[in-house]
Amino acid sequence: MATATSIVRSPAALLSAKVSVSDHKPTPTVQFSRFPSKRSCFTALLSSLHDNNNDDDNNNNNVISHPKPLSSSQLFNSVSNGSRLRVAYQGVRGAYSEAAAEKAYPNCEAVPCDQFDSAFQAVEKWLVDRAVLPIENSLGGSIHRNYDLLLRHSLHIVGEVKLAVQHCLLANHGVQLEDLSRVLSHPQALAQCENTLTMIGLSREAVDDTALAAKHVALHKLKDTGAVASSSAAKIYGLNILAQDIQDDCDNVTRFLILAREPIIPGIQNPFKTSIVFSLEEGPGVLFKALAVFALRQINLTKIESRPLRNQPLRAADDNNGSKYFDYLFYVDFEASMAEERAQNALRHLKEFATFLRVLGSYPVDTTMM
Ligand SMILES: O=C(O)C(=O)C[C@]1(C(=O)O)C=C[C@@H](O)C=C1
Repeated sequence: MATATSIVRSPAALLSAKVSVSDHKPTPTVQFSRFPSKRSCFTALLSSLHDNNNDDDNNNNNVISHPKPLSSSQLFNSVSNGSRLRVAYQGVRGAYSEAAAEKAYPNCEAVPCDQFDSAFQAVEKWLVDRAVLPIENSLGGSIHRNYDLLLRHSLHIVGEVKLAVQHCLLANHGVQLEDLSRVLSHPQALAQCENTLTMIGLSREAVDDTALAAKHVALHKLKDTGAVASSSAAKIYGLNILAQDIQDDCDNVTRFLILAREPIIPGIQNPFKTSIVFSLEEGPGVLFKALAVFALRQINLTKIESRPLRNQPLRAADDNNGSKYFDYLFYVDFEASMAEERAQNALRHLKEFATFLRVLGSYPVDTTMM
C-alpha cells in the first residue's frame, strides 16, 4: 500500500492509489493555552479584538482589519496550474463520501483514504488539495472521530456539503433475502437501517465503509452475507440490489465538512456559518453564559456537540467530597459569518471567560437540502 513518503516522491502515480499515511511524524497534541500554537487568521483577528476594550456591538469606531484572503480556490474545480482539484475522502470507490466529494467539486479527482486521519494528513502533507469528511447524520447523529480530529489537526473548514443517503441491501447474484444471515457495513449505515435490519433478522458486522462492505461480499463471493451500501457500490462491485431505501427514515442526510490548509475569507453575500470549539472553567451556569453571547446578538446556533477533553485526567471536584467530574470541549456551529461584527463581538465576549477558543472555519451554508 502507498505510504506518505512514496506519495510525496511520486504524487501523480500514487494519487490514483489509496492513500495510507503510515510513516508520519506524531500529530501535534492539542495545546490548552488560550490559543493553539498555530494561529489562524481568525485567531489573530480575535486577539486584535481582545486588545480593544470597547465591547460595543454597534460602535463604528471599532475598526477591524480583516485578514487577507489566503485562498479562494475552494470555489473552483482546478488548482492554480489548471490541474484538477484533488479531494481526499475516507473509504473505497462507491462510498458515500466519494459522492460527497464529487458533489462538492464536480470535476475533482476523488482520492480514497483508508482512515479519516489519513485524509487529514493527506491535506496537511500537500498530497491533496481538500478533504471531504462526514460530521453528522440526520438519523445516526455525530461522527465523533471527526470532531476529535478537527482539533488534533490544524485544517480549516472551508465549506459543507449535504448528501441524501439512500441505502440498499446488496448481495451476490443468485442470493435471495432468505439466504442471508449477516450484513456488513459502516457502523453509521447500520445505525441508519437499525429497524429494517432488526425486522429482517440479520446480524450486523461493522467495516470501515459501506463500499468496502460491498467489495468484500463480492470479492469473497459470500452467499450468506449481504452489504448495506449505495446503488453505485452495487454497480462498481457487480452486486444485486435486494432492497432499496432501507434506511429507517426516507429523509436521511449526511453533512460533510470540506477541509483545506488555508481558511477562506468570510463573506456576507450568501448565508455563512461559523464553527468554533471552546472549553470553559467548571462552575454553575458557565455553559449558559457561553451560549448567551450568541443569544444576546440574535445569532442562531445550528449544532452543539460536547466531547471529553482527552488529555486531561479526571480531577477531584473542588468540594472534595470524593466525586469526580469530566472536562469537556464544546463544538458550536452558528449562523453568522466572521465578517459580521455581531459574530466578532460574540467571540470576543466568549473569549473573556473561555479557557480555550478556536475558530474552525467560517464558510458558506449548503442550502441545497433545506
Ligand atoms: O461508508 C461510507 O460510504 C461513508 O462514506 C461513510 C459514511 C459515514 O461515516 O457516515 C457516510 C455517509 C453515511 O452516513 C454512511 C457512512
